[in-house]
Amino acid sequence: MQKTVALIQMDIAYGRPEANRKKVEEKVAQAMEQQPDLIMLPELWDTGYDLTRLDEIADDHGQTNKAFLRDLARKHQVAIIGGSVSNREETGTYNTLYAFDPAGKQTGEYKKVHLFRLMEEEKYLKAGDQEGVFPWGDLLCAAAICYDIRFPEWIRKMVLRGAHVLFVPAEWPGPRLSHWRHLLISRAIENQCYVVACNRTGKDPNNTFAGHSMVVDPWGEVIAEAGEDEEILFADLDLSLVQKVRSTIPVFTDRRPELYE
Ligand SMILES: O=C(O)CCC(=O)C(=O)O
Repeated sequence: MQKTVALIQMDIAYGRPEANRKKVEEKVAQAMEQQPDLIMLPELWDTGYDLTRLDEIADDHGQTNKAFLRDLARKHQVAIIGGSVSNREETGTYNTLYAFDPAGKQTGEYKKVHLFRLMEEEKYLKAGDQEGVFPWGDLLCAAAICYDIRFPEWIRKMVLRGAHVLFVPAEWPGPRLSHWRHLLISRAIENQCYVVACNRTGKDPNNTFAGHSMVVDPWGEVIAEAGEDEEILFADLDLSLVQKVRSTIPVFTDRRPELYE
């Protein structure tokens, strides 16, 4: 099975959800010129890291962003991994990914589990505690958000549910670009799955972001990689490769969970 994905690597207007929605609308229309099967956005594409103003600008129960993403999916008949958005609920504000199918039906939701202290996320956001495993047509996928990729045990747990593709929206800063690349390649090799990772680019008052959105195949080859600037990155996934790699080196058969779980 072949699928084409489009990753929208974009700069984000700091704390301006309306401006960002307008930009996403334009970028999605542009991406659709190449008719991908799925479009993906970066982490917190609505507000950026304007965390101190989340009380004002976070989306109440993700309602506005969910309706926006649903309408985009329906209009363009394309699956959407809605990066993540700030989502205010009774228990706190979460960094939440929503996934939609081409009919506009919500297929997935994942709240970032590991909050990143270096950017003071734990002061302003609440951590999720649920796995992010959801369908994409006949396939199962998993989601991890940015810092989550430093926790291989969490990702393995989700891949063991049967995921063949791991989606990673991020706002990964430039100074640790080399960690970003190595961690994504490692997650792909050890889990023998596709890793589709969409980072933002540009700057906010505190950070410069790395770009370098990447698609890594289950053998660990980087099949597409963006530069530092805004770009729509396309990649063709050959999903039969997951099973081929898993049969060649049967890591999932050879695991000894009785020794380490
Ligand atoms: O782990 C890192 O170095 C970056 C993580 C990050 O920026 C985030 O989770 O937002």
